[in-house]
Amino acid sequence: MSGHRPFLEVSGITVRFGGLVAVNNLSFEVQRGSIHALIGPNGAGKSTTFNCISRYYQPTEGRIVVDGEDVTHHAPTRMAGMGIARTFQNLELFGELSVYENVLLGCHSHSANTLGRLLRRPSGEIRDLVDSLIERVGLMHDRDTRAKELDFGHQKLLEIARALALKPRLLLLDEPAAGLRNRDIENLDRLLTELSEKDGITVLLVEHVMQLVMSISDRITVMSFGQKIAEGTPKEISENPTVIEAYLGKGAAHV
Ligand SMILES: Nc1ncnc2c1ncn2[C@@H]1O[C@H](COP(=O)(O)OP(=O)(O)OP(=O)(O)O)[C@@H](O)[C@H]1O
Repeated sequence: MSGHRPFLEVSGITVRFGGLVAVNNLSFEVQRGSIHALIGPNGAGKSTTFNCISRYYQPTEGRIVVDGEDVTHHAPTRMAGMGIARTFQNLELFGELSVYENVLLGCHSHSANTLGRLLRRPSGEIRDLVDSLIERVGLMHDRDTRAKELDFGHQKLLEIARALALKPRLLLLDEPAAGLRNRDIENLDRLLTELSEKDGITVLLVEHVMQLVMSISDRITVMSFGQKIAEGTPKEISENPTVIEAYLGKGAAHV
């Protein structure tokens, strides 16, 4: 039975900021090992939902369950221990540190070492893990380059490598393709598909780049004005009149 249980269950969450209802009674489920995208026009409430799942925001109402465990009131620091890793819309890397050191720091939560010791004397096992992750995201030629010297696309791949250092079961990606060139988007497409299919990692992403969303997602949840307006496969979503109207209506309002 439990094998069929979704890995992530968001049930009726509402988030209010003063008088503004940013997320309104939102429910959706993410199946284990799948790639699930959360899309919608600007201001729809996607990042707010994401921040609730990674526990940076507290929903006013509703429940968030990860692998059967109610995490609605967990502190954000507990999420790493549960195998939940996230990346940020605005990158949070250590610019002065190398690619290698940035990924190494991602190992902190499951290494018994203090940060200082981890940087000075990582075990052979940890060094191998870090190198394998750098290889995985295709950054080996930049292993010793300082993060701030990488171009934006490579910095985003580095953030994913660092998130993978946590050995996550659920990877939350906030706009991973924003600002990337086509070639980088193709690399990201391949990497995320592999993480889901080969490693069984569950991926939830917020993304505006439809080329990526439509190519990699098993399911898509569409939000508009804080509410879920549609859910389905990429094909169903791209043909859904309510979704098309939400996007066009928004575009028209800006013309
Ligand atoms: N900390 C906050 N305090 C007050 N209002 C907020 C806060 N965070 C978000 N909001 C508001 O909540 C609404 C939803 O914002 P949110 O960032 O979740 O949307 P989004 O779908 O992620 O948009 P985008 O695609 O532009 O990132 C917006 O009206 C936003 O201004």
